[in-house]
Amino acid sequence: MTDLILVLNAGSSSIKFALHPAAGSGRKPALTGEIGGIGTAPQFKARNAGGESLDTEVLAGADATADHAALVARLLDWLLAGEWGGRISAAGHRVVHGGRQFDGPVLIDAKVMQALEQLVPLAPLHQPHSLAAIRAIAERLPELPQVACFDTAFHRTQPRLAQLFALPRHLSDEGIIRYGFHGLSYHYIAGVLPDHLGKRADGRIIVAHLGNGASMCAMKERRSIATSMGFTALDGLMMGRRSGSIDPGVLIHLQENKGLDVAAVGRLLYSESGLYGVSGISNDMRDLEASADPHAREAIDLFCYRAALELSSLAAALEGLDAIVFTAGIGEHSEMVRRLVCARLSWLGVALDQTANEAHANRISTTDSAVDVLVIPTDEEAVIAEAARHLI
Ligand SMILES: Nc1ncnc2c1ncn2[C@@H]1O[C@H](COP(=O)(O)OP(=O)(O)O)[C@@H](O)[C@H]1O
Ligand SMILES: CC(=O)OP(=O)(O)O
Ligand SMILES: [Mg+2]
Repeated sequence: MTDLILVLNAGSSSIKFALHPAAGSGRKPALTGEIGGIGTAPQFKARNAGGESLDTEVLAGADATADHAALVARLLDWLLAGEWGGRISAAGHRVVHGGRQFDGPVLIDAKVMQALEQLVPLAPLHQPHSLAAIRAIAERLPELPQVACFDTAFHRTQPRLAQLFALPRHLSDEGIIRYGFHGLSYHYIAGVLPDHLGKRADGRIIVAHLGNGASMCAMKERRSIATSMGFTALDGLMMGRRSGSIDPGVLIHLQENKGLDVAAVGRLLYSESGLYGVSGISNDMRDLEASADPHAREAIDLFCYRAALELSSLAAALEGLDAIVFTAGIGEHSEMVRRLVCARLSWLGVALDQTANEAHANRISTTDSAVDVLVIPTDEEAVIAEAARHLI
């Protein structure tokens, strides 16, 4: 019987999962799937090694409103009851915040868990879900080795200036710096870039990870040199329910003059803003694209405008631009968002091939575009599985 690594990736609107062979990197996962649309219309999907659908279910009743922890418990029931042609011998998790302490994957023990708990306030939409999943597995399979892989780790190589806020020095010294997130996704893209760009892969690349959470990463020699998210996953781009960068004076005003306390400001920035707040309809790009409501269109336009601005700022950090990569839920699937973002980037030499874009082709720029524009599906689960293989 082969040994399998159970991979869990708790995102803000999804739980992605996979069973990867524990030996032989590069081999296909025995199972992949996700519970998507958490908070709107949750749907469970699972596919076998051949990519064929095993199960697709719209979650109804109590499951429709269940939180991440309840959905992880349900997923574990399903996974442990199934026959996957192997035995689960380890688990690997995406953990969003590793702080300053963790710059690479670690085997989880009580001390690591304690350190990760302390980072919960810095990633309230993510860290609790990952830790709940780790605990749920430890309860059912106490002997199973578990590995944590961090979204922040990929960015730890950034130059000091890219990490600093213009705050008093003692605050930077105690760790109030820009960490950056979506690092497992950027790590995956950095790994496959040579397959798409050859030698140009080591040039000046901006990867746009546009999902429910959204960020961008500027890479040189396939290492992170700047990113749009900061101390928390609130900074930078407009997102599903998060505001992204905002004048900090607004937060002072809301507390001083509008009676909002800290918890209310937190809810506003993490859950009530972004596509959801501007449209008043949904955080899901699919719903907004399908809607005729002008507020939906304004939310999409603002999302794309802000993405183009952030991308341009990262191009300045790179001092030029050779390629853009779109990835994650929106980046991989929304022809409209890619079109609207790229339309604002012609001054950088970006020319989109509209037919290729509509076909979701791998290369969506014209042959004479000065900047290559690619669509590459990300695979955070593969990065986690590889890290777990190395550690165990
Ligand atoms: N076909 C599609 N067209 C437009 N947007 C899509 C499509 N499929 C998925 N999305 C968007 O992708 C988002 C989820 O992206 P994903 O990367 O899975 O999110 P996360 O990991 O942050 O939970 C959804 O909220 C939805 O807006
Ligand atoms: C860090 C973050 O925002 O993650 P996600 O996109 O999965 O919500
Ligand atoms: Mg995600």
